[in-house]
Amino acid sequence: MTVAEPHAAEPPSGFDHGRIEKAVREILIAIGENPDRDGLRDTPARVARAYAEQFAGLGQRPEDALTTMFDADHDEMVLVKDIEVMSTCEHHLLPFHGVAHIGYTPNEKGRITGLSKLARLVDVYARRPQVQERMTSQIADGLMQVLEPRGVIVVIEAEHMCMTMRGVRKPGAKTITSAVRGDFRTSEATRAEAMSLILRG
Ligand SMILES: Nc1nc2c(ncn2[C@@H]2O[C@H](COP(=O)(O)OP(=O)(O)OP(=O)(O)O)[C@@H](O)[C@H]2O)c(=O)[nH]1
Ligand SMILES: [Zn+2]
Repeated sequence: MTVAEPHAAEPPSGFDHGRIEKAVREILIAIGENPDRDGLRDTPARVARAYAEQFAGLGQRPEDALTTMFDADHDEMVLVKDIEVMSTCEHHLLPFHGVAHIGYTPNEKGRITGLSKLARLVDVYARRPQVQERMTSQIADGLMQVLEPRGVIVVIEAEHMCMTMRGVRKPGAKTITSAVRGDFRTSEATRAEAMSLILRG
């Protein structure tokens, strides 16, 4: 079993609270608000604290999430479904949210990771300005790099607030992205098995 550093959701290095506060104050003025009124006085600092959480993944690497690995006598698919994903679209800085499904086939040593670590890996990439496609690939590549499994499949289903509360205004539209690596890419049967488990309600 390998145990590395813990994985706190700390702001990334270079994160500048004061600068965010100034910028948010400017935005409030620019929309015609009074940033000094009661309800808004603390808003710039609140937004800076919120961004420190929302973008904490910028300071993290996949190995910060995948801290626990075991060699188990298991070389068949492991799949964790319905991992909640909350991210921020990099085009509008509005949230998108949904679920991730992550599967992998352990390598010949039977190396597996703690189930919660897969959810932590999602957060490493979700807590950044993102597009859903890139996040999906990064999760797959991060898992391949650190766990060295025979293959990985990542499927993400999400709803984007930038399509819901503004712009085209289509609530309920879901974007589904997938990334397959290793045997999920080369073997149609392995991929089909995973997809049938993922699609089963
Ligand atoms: N492929 C992809 N597109 C995204 C994602 N998040 C937001 N978008 C899209 O990014 C695009 C940005 O388009 P632009 O035309 O530059 O911006 P816009 O004028 O605000 O676009 P509308 O949203 O259509 O009003 C929009 O079509 C969004 O729906 C994502 O994760 N992946
Ligand atoms: Zn957007």
